Amino acid sequence: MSVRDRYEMVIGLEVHCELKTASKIFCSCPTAFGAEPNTQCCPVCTGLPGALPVLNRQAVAYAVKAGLATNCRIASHSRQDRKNYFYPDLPKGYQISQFDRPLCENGFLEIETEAGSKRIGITRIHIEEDAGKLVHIEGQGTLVDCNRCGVPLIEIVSEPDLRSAEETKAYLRKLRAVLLYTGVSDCRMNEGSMRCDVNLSVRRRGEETLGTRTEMKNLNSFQFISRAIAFEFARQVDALEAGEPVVQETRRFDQASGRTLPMRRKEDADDYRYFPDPDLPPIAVSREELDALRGEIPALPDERKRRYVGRWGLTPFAAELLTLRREAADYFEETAALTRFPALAANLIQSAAVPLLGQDGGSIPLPPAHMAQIADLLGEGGINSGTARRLVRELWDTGRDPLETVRAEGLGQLSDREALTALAREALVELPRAAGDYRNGRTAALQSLVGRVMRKTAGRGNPALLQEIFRSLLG
Ligand SMILES: Nc1ncnc2c1ncn2[C@@H]1O[C@H](COP(=O)(O)OP(=O)(O)OP(=O)(O)O)[C@@H](O)[C@H]1O
Ligand SMILES: [Mg+2]
Ligand SMILES: [Mg+2]
Repeated sequence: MSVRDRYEMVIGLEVHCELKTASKIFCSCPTAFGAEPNTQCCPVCTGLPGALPVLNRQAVAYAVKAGLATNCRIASHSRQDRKNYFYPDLPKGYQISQFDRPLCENGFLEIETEAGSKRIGITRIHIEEDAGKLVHIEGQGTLVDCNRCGVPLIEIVSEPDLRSAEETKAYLRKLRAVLLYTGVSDCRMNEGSMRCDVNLSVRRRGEETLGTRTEMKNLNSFQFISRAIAFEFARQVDALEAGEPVVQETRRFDQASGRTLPMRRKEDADDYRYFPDPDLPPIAVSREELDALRGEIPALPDERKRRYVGRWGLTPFAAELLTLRREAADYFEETAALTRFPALAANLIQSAAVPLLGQDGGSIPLPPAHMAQIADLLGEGGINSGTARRLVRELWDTGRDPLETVRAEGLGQLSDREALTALAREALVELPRAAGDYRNGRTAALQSLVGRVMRKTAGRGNPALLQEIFRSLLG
């Protein structure tokens, strides 16, 4: 056991999501992404003296929906506060946010990893305005683009309940799915409409009290999140082991070196001199309004997940993956009604179809009836799983019939024991090292032997039968 294994990491996330309103939170400027710099701003969002904010009610409605979808309690009265700090992308000198009376509190999300399911607490969700953007131009200096000033955001703050990069990513995927289902945000990490700050501390395993956290700001891809967490965990453990304290501070992740570097000592809430914004009344949400918004929330991933496990025998993990994308889940439901092997169909959709959709999703062009046929062929042993995935890829948007394709192209699974045994004997002669390895107890060597016969059969061999044949030949 290495020194680092004696520590555990503790992670809490702050996630900022832009709400999908057409106009900004306190003025009527548009929120469209990618416009010419400084063409979507006015005296209100750039904070000119005398300009007065008026709250966009749609932002509240979206934030309430986000709160309901994450099991939060919604405050009937909440307040908007000024968070004062100086930064060149914040022309007002303060950000309108919510401090001690946020709109939503005390929620949770259920995540699913291969280790099982776990509840992650959501401390609060509050609304606030976004800041502008600084554009650094090599050799010329820094320019300010105010188009983003005043775009409505929710900040979703989790409890420090996460214990690994795996859990962190599962939580972010789940949060993104829930917000997409609910239709309140695009959640595009690459366009900055979903941004994640990772707070991380370490402590010796078994200890109760939390260590000192550092905050890594604006990690905008899953890959950076994993790398930043791994680096920061090791850095903090090494510091403690060397007898140095961890300092509470904001750090940034440097992609090139894979390191986290200090940005600034963490301000305390005191430093922001929060106080209620005198230009804005408290936000009231009536019971009727709450009920109406609740009625607009569709069946969420967890509800579907439970159905898939109960009705179609999927594992919770497989069901979780499928329900993360609404189009994939809808597609699965149509397919499941047409096949005798829904669990196989689920696996095919997840492993072969979803990756072909890419980042932004969209719908699967292969008709559900064809997906169902492929799953049936696979379940009955007519084709093997490699062929099944290949059919999904090759028939994708062609409209061709799977059964006929298998017949016409001779893709049927080879399950003739005698023929396969002959090929297996050849493989043993060709790969004496693998055969020796297997006999010496390295069972993984079986894979390369099976793989060799697969190549001989153009991918059509029956892998389970081949394993059995090799086992008996190598007895
Ligand atoms: N010891 C700790 N280790 C890891 N995470 C922690 C620890 N203490 C708090 N956290 C997490 O840090 C986050 C704190 O976010 P919060 O928005 O409340 O405050 P902040 O970061 O001080 O404020 P700001 O919004 O100005 O960045 C939460 O997600 C919380 O779970
Ligand atoms: Mg925060
Ligand atoms: Mg923070």
